[in-house]
Amino acid sequence: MEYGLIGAKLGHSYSRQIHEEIGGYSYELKELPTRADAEAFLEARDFKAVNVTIPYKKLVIPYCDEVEPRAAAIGAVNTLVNRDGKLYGYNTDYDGFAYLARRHGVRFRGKTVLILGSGGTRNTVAAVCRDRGAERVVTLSRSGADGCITYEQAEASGEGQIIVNASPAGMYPNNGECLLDLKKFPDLEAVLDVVYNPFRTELLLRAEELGIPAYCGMEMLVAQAVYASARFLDRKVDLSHVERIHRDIRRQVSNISLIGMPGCGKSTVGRALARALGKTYVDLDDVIEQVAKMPIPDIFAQRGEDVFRKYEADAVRECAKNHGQVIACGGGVIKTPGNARLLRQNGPVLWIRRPVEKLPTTGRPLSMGGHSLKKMEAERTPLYRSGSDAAVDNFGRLSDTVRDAVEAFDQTFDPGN
Ligand SMILES: Nc1ncnc2c1ncn2[C@@H]1O[C@H](COP(=O)(O)OP(=O)(O)O)[C@@H](O)[C@H]1O
Ligand SMILES: O=C(O)C1=C[C@@H](OP(=O)(O)O)[C@@H](O)[C@H](O)C1
Ligand SMILES: [Mg+2]
Repeated sequence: MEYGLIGAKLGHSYSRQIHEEIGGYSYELKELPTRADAEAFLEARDFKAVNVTIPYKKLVIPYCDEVEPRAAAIGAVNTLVNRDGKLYGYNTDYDGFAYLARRHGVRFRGKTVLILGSGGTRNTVAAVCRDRGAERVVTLSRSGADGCITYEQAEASGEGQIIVNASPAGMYPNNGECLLDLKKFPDLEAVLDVVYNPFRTELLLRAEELGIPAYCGMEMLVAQAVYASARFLDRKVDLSHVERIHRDIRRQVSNISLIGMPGCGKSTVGRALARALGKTYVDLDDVIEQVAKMPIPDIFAQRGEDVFRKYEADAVRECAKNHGQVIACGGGVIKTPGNARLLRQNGPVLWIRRPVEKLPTTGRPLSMGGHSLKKMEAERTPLYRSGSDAAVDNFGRLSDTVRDAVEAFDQTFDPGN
């Protein structure tokens, strides 16, 4: 192997795509399940340069002939370069996190920073905060041991201007997990999360809902790879790659969820939009019918709307965890509080609008009779508005709606989103 990534369990990794795009070399994902496997790999030195991930960032240090002082101080090496048989260790996670903060104007100077989690990434984040002049860096952990404070203690003190999650809380498949009530921190200015799956963890969703700028770890991931690639090839760092590759990955793996009145065209637009963007099409109504093993009108007739809404909420929870999908929802999805924010975890929610006169009044249990549709529209409009990132009109040709939906989707990648 020439270039690649080593770690105990790699699963899906974006690193290959990022490195191959920047460096033009092929990048192999090499799983080394046991410590003995990792040691054998390091002893053989049969590679040009590798990135190192969990749980070997510390293990590789004694194998290095030289470790940059910053990586030594952090106690973790994520980039290992073999130059004429000598191993050089670097920590580009540091650079990646520094990039993420700088890119969004998050300044640590004079601030109290709360770092969530006492694992490996904590040291990297703490080093960046200290080097950038943070006044206090406080680590939160569940136990509060080893110089940390507990989440409850942090909430009770209410101090902290910047919060950084360096723990796996809220990471797939534990979407929705969050240990901190952000309302307890009146001086909060920014929240950063090293997690990038989902794009918006529960922590980031909560921050956004309080109007606090919130940034996910995807740019950190891309930036650390760009810095690593420069080490691999002894080239200058070219940060112009970061934004483009970040955008490409987001565009590729984001979901797009469609909401709107029953019959407004969510399923029709959704299928065409998925085709246009190469995404997987998921119709929540179909998912519900499969799970309930009966058609939707039968669920309503035999078990009632409340039971239907429970099936619907479960379908939202599961589907919203996955990536690269266009999700056509049922019209009433916004009636259950929390569904819209679940959908927003991995991409924008678009509100498809169509004049009420054009909406079908048959085949849908709640759409019978034109008058009730007008009333329903009046009730639901505020929910569609608050539950969506953008509105797309489906008044004319389907192809026009799809074009406008793609444009609305692309606009969600503008800086700050
Ligand atoms: N732009 C459009 N032009 C013509 N017919 C449309 C358009 N959008 C939707 N329709 C029609 O409206 C009906 C309802 O669409 P559908 O996609 O099932 O809506 P929803 O999934 O929102 O309930 C379908 O018969 C569909 O063909
Ligand atoms: O608006 C609603 O409450 C509903 C809309 C339907 O989906 P469509 O919007 O795709 O018709 C379906 O989920 C169910 O009949 C309930
Ligand atoms: Mg539909």
